[in-house]
Amino acid sequence: METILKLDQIHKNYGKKEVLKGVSLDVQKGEIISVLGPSGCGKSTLLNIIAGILPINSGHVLLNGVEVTSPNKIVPIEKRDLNMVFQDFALWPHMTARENILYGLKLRKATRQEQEENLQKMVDLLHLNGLMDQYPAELSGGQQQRVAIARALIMSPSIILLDEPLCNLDVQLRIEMRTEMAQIFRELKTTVFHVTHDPSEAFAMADQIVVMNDGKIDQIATPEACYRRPATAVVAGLLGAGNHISGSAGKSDGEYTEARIAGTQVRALNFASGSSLSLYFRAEDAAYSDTERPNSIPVQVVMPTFEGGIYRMKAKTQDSEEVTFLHTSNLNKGQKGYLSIEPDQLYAYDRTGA
Ligand SMILES: Nc1ncnc2c1ncn2[C@@H]1O[C@H](COP(=O)(O)OP(=O)(O)OP(=O)(O)O)[C@@H](O)[C@H]1O
Repeated sequence: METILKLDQIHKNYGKKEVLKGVSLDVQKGEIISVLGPSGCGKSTLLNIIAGILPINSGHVLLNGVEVTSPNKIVPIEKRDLNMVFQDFALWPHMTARENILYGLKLRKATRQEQEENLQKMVDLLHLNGLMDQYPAELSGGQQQRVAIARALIMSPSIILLDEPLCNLDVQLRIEMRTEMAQIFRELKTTVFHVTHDPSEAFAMADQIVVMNDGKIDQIATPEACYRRPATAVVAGLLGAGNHISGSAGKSDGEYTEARIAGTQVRALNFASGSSLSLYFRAEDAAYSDTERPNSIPVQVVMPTFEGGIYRMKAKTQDSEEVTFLHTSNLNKGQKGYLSIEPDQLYAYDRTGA
């Protein structure tokens, strides 16, 4: 394994406000890392530090083993062996697609032949045939995005930084582009540091997901591991576990706890150390039945919503906490039943503020 990027205990303040609180991370060659986190957690700040746009208060950034940022040093972005793809693509409007893509190679004084060969590779790879003489304003959002990626890739940098690269595209295009981008980066074995607030984008692209929360890293793991075993309540919430109910810790074997909640006791994956719990689960992991089943919670239907093919049910627990589940047929308001959830899909965290 070869470490391309190393972040070592990065602290960053804006005035008195500490927005990065000791972020450490290694990115290996050929790896696609997606940084995911709620708005304001510090993703863009971290990306801009890696790019050499922002200074830090303490810590070190190393690129290919060489320190590029420390509290009293910043190697500027143009001297770093990296390229960045911005949210708004940041293409030069007065240059054609060809001129945009070739800009860096020209600066590097690549020969005409080298430029043409590399350009052709990018055109083929990113399906840009017939578009090279057009200006950005004459290209669709998806085409502009491809040109921006080509402009970064043609330089063969050690690492590509992607800042919410798909957020300006419509939903369908976003789905197509994220799969295509992941495929291209894997094919070229490009090392990628990708920032997004969209979990499905991170799932589709990443080898490892880094979940940030309030200036810290909550979890670094494969997409599947983050999804199946979210290490904190914030990770669980971010990755779709929208239901949370209060409980208290019971007997635990370390991995699972027998949690007590209103009206019953359930087995849950244990990520807690204290006695007051918040139990998280996804709407799609809760199965409704009229009779009590293993690992189930008594609920009463509050409001059904038809979503075409499935009903999304709002219900309340015996503690009047609101939960949502999915059901194939309609249920009447006021109907009483049980939601059963597999212990592996029910996550117990320490209740904050308890
Ligand atoms: N120039 C600045 N001056 C002061 N505070 C800032 C500045 N830039 C960002 N912040 C604050 O730093 C924190 C982290 O911001 P950052 O933009 O890195 O978050 P983010 O995770 O990228 O959010 P988003 O997903 O909304 O883009 C936020 O609380 C933000 O308000």
